[in-house]
Amino acid sequence: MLKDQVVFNYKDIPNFPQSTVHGHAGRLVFGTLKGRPCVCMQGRFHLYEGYPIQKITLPMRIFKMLGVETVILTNAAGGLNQDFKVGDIMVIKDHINMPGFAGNNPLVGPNDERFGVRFPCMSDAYDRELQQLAVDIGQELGYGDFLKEGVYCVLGGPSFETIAECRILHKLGADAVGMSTVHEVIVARHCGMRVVALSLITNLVVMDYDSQEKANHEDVLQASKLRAGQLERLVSTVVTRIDHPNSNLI
Ligand SMILES: O=P(O)(O)O[C@H]1O[C@H](CO)[C@@H](O)[C@H]1O
Ligand SMILES: Nc1nc2[nH]cnc2c(=O)[nH]1
Repeated sequence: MLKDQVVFNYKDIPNFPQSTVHGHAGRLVFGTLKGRPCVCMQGRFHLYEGYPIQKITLPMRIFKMLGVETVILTNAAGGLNQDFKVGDIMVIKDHINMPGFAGNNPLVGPNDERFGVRFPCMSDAYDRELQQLAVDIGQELGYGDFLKEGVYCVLGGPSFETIAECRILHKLGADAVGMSTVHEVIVARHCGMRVVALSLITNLVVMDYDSQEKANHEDVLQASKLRAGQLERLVSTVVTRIDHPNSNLI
């Protein structure tokens, strides 16, 4: 929990997108965590809400201009990896930008040189030191049994995946699937912010035609609540152990 909070509702910030997803509060919270300045988004934006991809990622550029140096992203995701269980926390080591395969990338259009280069590298999208820090802290906190590492694949949503789609994503090397995060990571990396990202596995995707399981948002919200406290502890401990003096975004 941040100290000395100053809260802005998204609706009061000019040109800021509005959260439309059930369970996303739509507030920007500034404050300090053990003396470290932070800004938290309570609710992020998704392609399926109908926003242009540049609008979804606008907050990243605002944070860059505010002096943020490190971005910590969390999401809810469906588990593709057969070793994953509901409630696992996956430290993201890489991503597959599926909308990007079809040209839907937040950096499409004229490049704004004030933020970064035309063709940014993404093989170092997820900061290796911060990944290790998250894993080490997870172990220290006793999360070893449910702490995993893996590749996150983003799709546009809002429909959940078919069985055939899940099978393909699994074959492609994705460990978890969701509808967020990757666009923000691309824009954050373009402008030189460091990124660490965590997926909470809220459901296991259906890969078997005999299964009676059906993905649904209520289960996602329910499973998120179960680990909310532990995830918050992991994130806040990472923030307090990042070794630079400037701000952090959660
Ligand atoms: O917004 P995040 O945490 O990624 O949540 C995931 O869960 C929602 C679907 O239940 C989608 O928004 C999907 O992206
Ligand atoms: N695309 C997708 N997003 C999710 N978010 C939480 N679970 C899932 C899932 O199974 N698929």
